[in-house]
Amino acid sequence: MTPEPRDVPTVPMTDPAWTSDPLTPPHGAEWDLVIVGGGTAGIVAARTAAGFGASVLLVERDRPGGDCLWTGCVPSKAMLAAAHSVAGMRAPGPGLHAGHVTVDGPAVLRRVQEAIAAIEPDDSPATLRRAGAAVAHGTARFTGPREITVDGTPVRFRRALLSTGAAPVVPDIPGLRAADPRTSETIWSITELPARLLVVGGGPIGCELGQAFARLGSRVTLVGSAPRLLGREDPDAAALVTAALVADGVDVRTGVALSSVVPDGGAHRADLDDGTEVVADLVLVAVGRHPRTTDLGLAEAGIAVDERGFVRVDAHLRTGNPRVWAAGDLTGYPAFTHTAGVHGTLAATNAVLGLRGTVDTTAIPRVTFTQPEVAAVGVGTSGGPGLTVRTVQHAHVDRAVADGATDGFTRLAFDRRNRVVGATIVGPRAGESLAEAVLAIRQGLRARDIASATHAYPTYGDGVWNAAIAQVRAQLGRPVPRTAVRVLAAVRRRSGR
Ligand SMILES: Cc1cc2nc3c(=O)[nH]c(=O)nc-3n(C[C@H](O)[C@H](O)[C@H](O)COP(=O)(O)OP(=O)(O)OC[C@H]3O[C@@H](n4cnc5c(N)ncnc54)[C@H](O)[C@@H]3O)c2cc1C
Ligand SMILES: NC(=O)c1ccc[n+]([C@@H]2O[C@H](COP(=O)([O-])OP(=O)(O)OC[C@H]3O[C@@H](n4cnc5c(N)ncnc54)[C@H](O)[C@@H]3O)[C@@H](O)[C@H]2O)c1
Repeated sequence: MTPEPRDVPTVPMTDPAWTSDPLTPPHGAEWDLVIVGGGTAGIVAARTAAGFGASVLLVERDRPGGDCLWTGCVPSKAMLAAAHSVAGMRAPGPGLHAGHVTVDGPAVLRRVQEAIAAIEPDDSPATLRRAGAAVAHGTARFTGPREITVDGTPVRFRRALLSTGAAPVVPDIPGLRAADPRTSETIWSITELPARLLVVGGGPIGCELGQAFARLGSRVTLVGSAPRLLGREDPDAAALVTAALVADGVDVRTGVALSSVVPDGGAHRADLDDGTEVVADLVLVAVGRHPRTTDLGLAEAGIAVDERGFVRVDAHLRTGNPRVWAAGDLTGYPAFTHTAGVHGTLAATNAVLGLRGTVDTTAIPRVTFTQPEVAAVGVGTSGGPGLTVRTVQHAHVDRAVADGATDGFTRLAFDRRNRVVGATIVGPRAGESLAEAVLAIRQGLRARDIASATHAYPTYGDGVWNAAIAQVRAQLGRPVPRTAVRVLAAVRRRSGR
């Protein structure tokens, strides 16, 4: 697998004069903190460190904002918003009829770019400078334990933070590269929706973008080599997403690998290892990501990487070089913007203040923004030793019934002490409903803590509430509590109260 090069940006920055601040710090010869990589982790770290009064230099070779802003969360969610609107218009609900729905593909793709442009100022060099950090445009490389170069110019630091992220990989499959496949980094410069799209990969990117393109009108075939889609999620959740994709017209093929790609007129013919073939106008590869840790001079700085290329960090996000910390996708922790941001703050705080704050992995949420949305946190919810799982089907959640969106469920996993330790929610606003489970896991809350809190009616929060109530009821039904409740009731009867 080879990391994919970055594409040329399609959205201009609001700050066209993207130039570097001086590479020497205002006072002294060394920066308090040099940050390599201006994605979410680097930006949040820069703001945190500058807030402590440290002299901070953030080095970014492309544009501040990173994957989330330019090629990840923002464009994918903007595209999904359009796609879900189209689906809603096509099937507005019983008794409702919409006229013929048409999609202006180029306009939708322009709107995706507008969403990026609207958010971009938050991450711009000007905003970072206002927050107190200096910003340099260039490629950084370590040349020693306390020194980097920026496009060849030496820069010295007391502490450094590495946050260069990850890039999509393109597998070495015969003919694939010649087919000029797109990845999450290069798909956004298309100006028209492809008539036929082959999506390779059944993870979050494949499912989100596969559904988005299908709903907007492309004929999508999704090929995943794993036995099912969304392999990290509860199998019941993955089954609902698969069914939704099929209903959207996606030709879902799992447990099948791509063998080769050959030109087919102006299109591409993909041969699969089950003997079938797919003809497509565009190929989108979404089979995972590789840390951007090559060509950084890590060995010169004493920073170790693991066998997959992720930077080795301890529980405080410190690398093998005691002066260098790392945060974000390049560390191998769950690759999400919220993880990158939280870890950026933690690493910057540890580096600048000399603290030993520790990474907490107990409650890192994840949301796949397909329809239905899949949200999960904590341990798996398929059951396991010492776990009790309670499921509330959304056919029994009044809000879902009222919305006509009952294809979903809320599932909580409890440990032997009745503490919430895992959750999967599938359905509308699943990501929002998940926040309660995240807090419960983080705080070690028990079923009765959630059951005793009044939840507004009718909301999707009823799913979490009723799963907790079911767990409390089941506990009350066990022999000892049941006897205690009966004795208490009998005493009250006899005393006439
Ligand atoms: C299609 C897609 C959708 C996604 N959707 C979501 C979502 O909905 N929710 C969510 O939480 N996460 C989502 N993610 C994941 C999220 O985008 C990443 O986890 C997050 O952006 C990682 O941030 P980071 O700071 O670690 O790295 P990045 O954002 O990749 O930033 C690294 C920066 O370092 C720079 N850099 C690299 N090398 C050098 C060098 N030598 N010198 C100087 N600069 C350098 C790069 O140019 C880049 O700007 C999505 C990802 C993709 C691809
Ligand atoms: N909503 C979100 O938070 C969100 C959305 C998109 C991406 N992300 C982040 O980006 C990361 C990367 O996403 P991703 O979907 O590229 O990777 P992934 O590793 O999560 O999934 C890749 C999928 O491709 C399949 N695959 C691997 N090789 C294949 C091959 N040769 N042919 C066919 N299928 C193959 C795998 O079995 C797997 O199902 C995610 O893990 C996540 O951390 C998050």
